[in-house]
Amino acid sequence: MTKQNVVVPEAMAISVAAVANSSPLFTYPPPRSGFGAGVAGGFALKINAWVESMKASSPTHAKAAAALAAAPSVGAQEEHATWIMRHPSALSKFEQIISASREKQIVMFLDYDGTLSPIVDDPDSAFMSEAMRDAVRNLARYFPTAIVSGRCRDKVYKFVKLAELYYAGSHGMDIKGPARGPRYRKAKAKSVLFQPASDFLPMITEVYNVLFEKTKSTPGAKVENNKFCVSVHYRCVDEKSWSVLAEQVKSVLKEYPKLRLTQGRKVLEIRPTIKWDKGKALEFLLESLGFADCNDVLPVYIGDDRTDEDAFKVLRDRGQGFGILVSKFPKETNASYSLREPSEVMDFLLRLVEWKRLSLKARPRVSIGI
Ligand SMILES: O=P(O)(O)OC[C@H]1O[C@H](O[C@H]2O[C@H](CO)[C@@H](O)[C@H](O)[C@H]2O)[C@H](O)[C@@H](O)[C@@H]1O
Repeated sequence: MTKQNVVVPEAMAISVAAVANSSPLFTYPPPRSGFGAGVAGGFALKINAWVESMKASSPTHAKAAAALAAAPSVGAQEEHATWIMRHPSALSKFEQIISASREKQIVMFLDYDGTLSPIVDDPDSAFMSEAMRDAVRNLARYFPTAIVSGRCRDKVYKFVKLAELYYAGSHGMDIKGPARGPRYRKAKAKSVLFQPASDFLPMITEVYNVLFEKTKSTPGAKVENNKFCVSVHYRCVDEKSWSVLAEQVKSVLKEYPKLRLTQGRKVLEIRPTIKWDKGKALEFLLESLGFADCNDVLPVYIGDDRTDEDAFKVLRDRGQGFGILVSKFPKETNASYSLREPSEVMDFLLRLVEWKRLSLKARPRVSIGI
């Protein structure tokens, strides 16, 4: 990366400060479950606590989820009904969302795994359907659209294959504007390449190699190099071996105090201790698109994971736009709305496109504002 091709909104550059040892181990929803400790405290946590958190990390948690889906108890039904009242379906509240967008430019932010593609055992086989790709392609014709993923940017691009989108890989630590496609209003973002954790690249490569070797002895464990972060997957690891895997990861991480650990769906995520996440990436992209201090923008972020909560929280704190959580099960979230699964995400995107088409037809001379 040369200095010349980096375009960084000033405010953002200032806020990328190193915050070694200040970030929580598991950031979501831990206040309740007791993980409030900083990363140093996090590494000191007992392996049992790691394993408990690993168990709680995915709503797909096998048997319990299946049993709940098949025959939910009265308590579970009530809990679900209360949750849905607080986070109604974005499909059933579509009109409400649309009316909030009046006179505003909708900007779309989409997580990848579990949002555009279904969760599968093999991370290398998490393909999105052609129908979903068409929906996203059409969406980007009308609204600036960004993919915000924990995966490395090149890899998520290989799955999505749409050059007209913005991509924020490695949990937002690798942002690039579209290679081609519509020129959006004030779109200096087109030329953006922003990598706030580039100093960490050698360390992340080293940690990937060490973790790869170390976890080889745990059947089913998979280590994924996401360029500015590393994922240790345990979806295919027998639950009895989770504590062994946690020990292995912990023993490596204690040698790297400048890295921290967060958690996703059956995955431990190792990343630099810079104050940067999907929420910061969302703000960066809004700024790059020229919407920094505007009231005429409605950001909509759709995601399924703990790491997406950073973006939901930014929207909630700004009082602008909406977060939409993809989940079949009640979860503590800063999102306003919910969708149950990727197929519903696709329905929502299709409705947005259809609504925009019809409104442009009805007002042919009104600019679509992009
Ligand atoms: O931010 P995302 O785009 O949601 O990426 C988060 C992680 O997604 C991937 O792992 C998840 O999906 C896999 C495929 O369905 C699944 O096997 C795994 O259990 C999930 O955690 C990806 O492989 C990770 O690198 C991302 O960090």
